[in-house]
This record gives sequence, C-alpha cells and structure tokens, in this order.
Amino acid sequence: MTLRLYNTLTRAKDVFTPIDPKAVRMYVCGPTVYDYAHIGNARPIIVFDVLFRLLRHLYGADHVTYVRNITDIDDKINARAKEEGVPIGDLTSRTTRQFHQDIAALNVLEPTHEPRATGTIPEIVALIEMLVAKGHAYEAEGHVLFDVPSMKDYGKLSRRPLDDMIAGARIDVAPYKRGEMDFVLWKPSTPDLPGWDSPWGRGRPGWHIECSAMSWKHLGETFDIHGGGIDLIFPHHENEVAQSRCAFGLKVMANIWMHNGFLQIDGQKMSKSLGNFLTINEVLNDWPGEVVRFNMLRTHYRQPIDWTVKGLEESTRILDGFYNTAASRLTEDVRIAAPVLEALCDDLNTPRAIAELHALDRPNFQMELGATLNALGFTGRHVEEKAAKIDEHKVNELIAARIAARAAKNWAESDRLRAAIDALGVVVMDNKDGTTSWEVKS
Ligand SMILES: Nc1ncnc2c1ncn2[C@@H]1O[C@H](COP(=O)(O)OP(=O)(O)OP(=O)(O)O)[C@@H](O)[C@H]1O
Ligand SMILES: [Zn+2]
Repeated sequence: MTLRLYNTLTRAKDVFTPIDPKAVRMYVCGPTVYDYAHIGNARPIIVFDVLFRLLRHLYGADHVTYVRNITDIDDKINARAKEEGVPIGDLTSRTTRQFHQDIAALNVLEPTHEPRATGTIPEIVALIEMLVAKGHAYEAEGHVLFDVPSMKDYGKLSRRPLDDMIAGARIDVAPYKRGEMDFVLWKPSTPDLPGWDSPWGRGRPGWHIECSAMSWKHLGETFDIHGGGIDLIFPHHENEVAQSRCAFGLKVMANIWMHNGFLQIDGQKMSKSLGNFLTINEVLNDWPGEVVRFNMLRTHYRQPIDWTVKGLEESTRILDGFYNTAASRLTEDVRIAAPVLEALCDDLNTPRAIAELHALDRPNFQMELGATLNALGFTGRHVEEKAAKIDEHKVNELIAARIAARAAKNWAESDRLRAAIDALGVVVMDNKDGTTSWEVKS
C-alpha cells in the first residue's frame, strides 16, 4: 500500500519512498527535561508512535529505526536546578524517569534509540569542527556561531520571508554576531555550569546542534522522516537543516518533515510558559492512558485539538464500546484491517481510521476489531486491570444467593443482591434461556 505523508518541506502530501526499505529511519525531537511533561507534549509522542507502528507494519519491525532524543542540556534546566538547589544531573534524571513512567501508560512503544545530548558531545564537537572548516561557522569570544548568509537557500523549510526572520532576530543581537540571523552552536560555560573541553575552550552546545548530532550518530547524514510539533519548524528545524546540510554538503537532511498541530485549552496553545497546562501525570490520575491516547487520535494530527473533559468522556464511551465487542480477542492478534490501514496510509488519518473501527464494531468482526485495536496500541489494559481487581468468588456467591431469592419470589432480597453485585463493579445479565451471567462494568 502506498503511504502518503504531508511534507512541510514541499507543502504537499508526498508519496513516502524510503531511502532504504530495509532500514527506514525516523527522528523526532523529544522533551527538554526540567519539569513534568504536559499533555500537549504527549501529542507528538502518541502521533509518532502511531507512525512508528505503521512503518513497522509496512516494512517489518526489524527494518525501522526510530530515534527520539532527550534534551538534557539547556539554560532552562540550569535555571530550574539552581532554583531548586539540586544538582543538574539529579533534576534531569528525575524528570526523565517521570517522563518514561507517564508515557508508558499511553501504550507507546519504546523508540529504537533514545540518545541524550550529554551522551553525544564528541559528535557535536566534530560537527561544529566540520562547519568551521567548511566556512559555515566562525568563532567569536568563546562562542561558535553558524554563519547564516553562508548558506544560499537558508529558510527553505519554514519559507519565512528573510525580512521577517531578520526583524525577529534583531530584538536581541549579541555583539559578537556577524549577522543578525547567525545562531549559536557552542557557548562558553562558567565553572558552576555543565561544560566540556573543546577546541574553543570549556563550553556547552546550543540546542539546534544537539539534534543534528544525535540524528547523524544514529541515522546517518540523510534519513527519511523528521518530526516534532509545529512550533519547532522555525527556528529549531530550519537550523538543524542548515547545520546538517552544510556539514555534509548535501541537498537534504531528511526527506519528509512532519509537524503536529497544537493541543489547546480554550483556543490557546497549552504551554509551560503560559501556565495553562495540565501535566500528563495529572491527566492520568483521572483517565486511563488508553482513553488519553484515543482522545488524542480522534483529531487529525495536523489539526489543533481542544482538550476537554467532554472529549475524554466521549472517548471513554467509544473505546469501552469497542472493547465490549472485541472482548477477549484483544490481546490475541496484531493485524490492521484493510480500511483502517488505508486511512492511516493517507497522511495518518486517524479520525477516518476510527470511523472504520466503528464499521467493524458488529458481530462476526470481533477478531478483526480486536486485532486492529491491538495494532494501534489499544489493548484494553485498563479493562483487564479493573477485571483483575474483582473478587470472582464473592460475585458468584452473591449471584447464587440472588437466584435462590428469585426462586423464592423474594424480590426485595433479589434487588438488594443485585445492588451488592453492582457495587463490586459487575453487571448481572438474566439471559433468555434462564441462565444468569455477568461481566465487568465498562
Ligand atoms: N501544546 C502543544 N501541542 C502539541 N505539541 C506540543 C505542545 N507544546 C509542545 N509541544 C511539542 O512537544 C515537544 C517537546 O516540547 P518542549 O520540550 O520543547 O517544550 P514546550 O512544552 O514546547 O515548552 P513550552 O510549553 O514552554 O512552550 C515538541 O515536539 C513540541 O513541539
Ligand atoms: Zn530537535
């Protein structure tokens, strides 16, 4: 099946043709670890997990490499550690652990590699040296800067008019910059801040060069897909492209650039800086991870999502309905029903894929529905967890007592027992053939 993906670089839905179908390669910008991740940060995690699963399905699980990094050097990290009075390493490892714990509940597969910026310093330094040697970067007062005018087609990804970019950059132009648009590759560190020895003295990398180095290390000079949120197009991704292309003298860094839209609250981007955020952790206190995942996928990844309780309630209802139909088929098989696959291959059209799941939500399709839900990362785990907590022995005892009460026409007692059974999280069904059965309440 042909996979088409919307490419920010061409502003069109392009046919996806991997450079090497035996080694499909994708890089997604991961979190900067200084605080709990918010539910907006969960969007790229979930969206690109679906793409990872789809690529594995199309090319074989062993033929897809997915890299999602951890940014563990950043001024925001340094500032937060200082504020809390804790060592930087403690803050980043604690936040990384929390991040892993939170996203595990969202049923996302682990990426193939999860490099940290601090583990990629030799590659970062090597890349900057290449840029200096080729005349695309220069040293000034302990800083190394990328020389933007040295790249003729800078700005191709974001297509922002050069005047706008210059106006934006002009706000705070450091005196050591030759051009307003030039950006930092390496900067000096003071003794109280993390730093590494380099040809330019003890210092630390800028944010953009970290991703160029990590993708190079794990995926090579050119790869297939690069992803992240729409806010990263400029300047982060534009600058990654500039660094990687100029270092290696190539026409492309990644063939397809994908960007998810914002998750919003009251029509505004959820963000740490605006303070209108809900952490993944808080949301998971109230809602099962699979419901959060489902709610995220009901909107196409390029559209904005408004995050509401009403949406989560609807998602709960729909997902539980699917689980009821698929019942025990959920963990048996992993297959994607053809109409669902077709929807996903159309630029990851998850709302259409969900409409196709509704079409499978009927008798005789349990197998297909269950297998497809599984393939999309829905295993009914929270339903199973609920079931595991139910005391079956107690339920059976109460049901037997209720059958006896009904036989004795003691309706009051029968009603009381039904309520007691209900309180255990179970629904009793009096079947037409006179038998009684029960199931876990959804
Ligand atoms: N509201 C949002 N909706 C969708 N994606 C988001 C949202 N906010 C951030 N992202 C994405 O989450 C990933 C990690 O973001 P990052 O760690 O840079 O912090 P941030 O949350 O964007 O910071 P801030 O919230 O202060 O703007 C990026 O891919 C980013 O595009
Ligand atoms: Zn990045």
